[in-house]
Amino acid sequence: MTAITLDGVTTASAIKAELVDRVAILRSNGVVPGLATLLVGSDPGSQTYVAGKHRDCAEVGIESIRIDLPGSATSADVRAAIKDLNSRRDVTGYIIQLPLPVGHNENAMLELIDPSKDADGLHPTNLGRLVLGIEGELRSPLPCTPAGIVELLRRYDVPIVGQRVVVVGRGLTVGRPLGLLFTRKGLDATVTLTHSRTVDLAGEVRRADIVVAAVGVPHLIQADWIKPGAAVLDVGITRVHDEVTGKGRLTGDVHPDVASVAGHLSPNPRGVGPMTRAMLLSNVVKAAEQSLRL
Ligand SMILES: Nc1nc(=O)c2c([nH]1)NC[C@@H]1CN(c3ccc(C(=O)N[C@@H](CCC(=O)O)C(=O)O)cc3)C=[N+]21
Repeated sequence: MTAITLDGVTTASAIKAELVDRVAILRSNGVVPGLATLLVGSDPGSQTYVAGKHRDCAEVGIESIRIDLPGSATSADVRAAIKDLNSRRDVTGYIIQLPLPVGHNENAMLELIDPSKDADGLHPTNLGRLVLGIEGELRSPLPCTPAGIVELLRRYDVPIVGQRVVVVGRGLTVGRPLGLLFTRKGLDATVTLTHSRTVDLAGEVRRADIVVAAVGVPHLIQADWIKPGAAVLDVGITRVHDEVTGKGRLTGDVHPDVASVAGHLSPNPRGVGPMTRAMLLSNVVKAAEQSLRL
C-alpha cells in the first residue's frame, strides 16, 4: 500500500484560480488589493520565500510591494517601516517575514501591525480572535500554515470531526494556532499538542488519525510510529547539504518510509508550503472584501 499524496501544488493552483475571479470583482468595485512584505537581512531561505509571495500575487492580480531592510537595520528602523506600512493606502495587507535577525523582538514587532492589515494572522488581536472564535463566527485572518493544513485535508475529504490529531511542535506559526483551529466547533478534532519535552513521542503519534509534523528535525517521524491508514502532514523543512550532488536540498520531518504505512501523506516540498502561500493570498483577498462591505 502506498499513501495518497496530498498535493499542495495542484490544490494551491485551484485556490489561486478561485481567487483570480474574486480579485477581478474587487477591482471592478474600485478596491485594489496590495500585499507588502517586510524583509530584514539577507537570509537566503527568507529571500526565496519572499520572492515566491510576490510571484503568487502577480498570478492572481494582487499588487505587491517589497520592503527590504539591510541586516544592519535597528529595531527603530523596523518600527518605522511598520508604521509606514500601516499608513500606506496601497498596502491592504502585509507580512513581516520571520525570523527577524537576532536582536529584534519579534513579538513586539508583530504587535505593531494594524490588525486589519495583518495578512499572517499573527497579531495578538487576531490570535485572540482565534481563541475567542471557538465556533469560527469571528471573521479574522487565520495563520496561513494552519489554515492551509485544514484546507488541504478538506479538499481531499480526509475526515477531521472526532479524529485524534497529534501535532508535533508548538511554534507560533504552526503548532500552537493549529491546535486552536482543529478544536473549533465545526472541525471538532481531539488534539494532542506535543513538543521537545513530550515523554514517549512515538507512543503519542501511534494513536493519531492525523499527524502534523512541524518541528524542523529531518526524518524525525518514523514509519513504525504511524497507525496504518493515518493522514500525515510533513510541515517542518530543513536545508541540508547533499553529499552526493554537493548541492543544498530540502528535507522534511517525515521519513520517506512513512508513505508505505500512511493513508494520506503531504510531501515536503510540494505539500503544505504552497498551501501556506495560497492562504496568505486568501487572507489578503478576504480583508479587501471586508473593507468593501463597510
Ligand atoms: N511572517 C511569516 N509568515 C510565514 O508564513 C512564514 C514566515 N514568516 N517565515 C518562514 C515560514 C516558512 N514559510 C514557507 C512558505 C512556503 C513554502 C513553500 O512554498 N515551499 C515550497 C518549496 C520552496 C523552496 O524551494 O524553498 C514547497 O514546499 O513546495 C515554504 C515555507 C512561510 N513562513
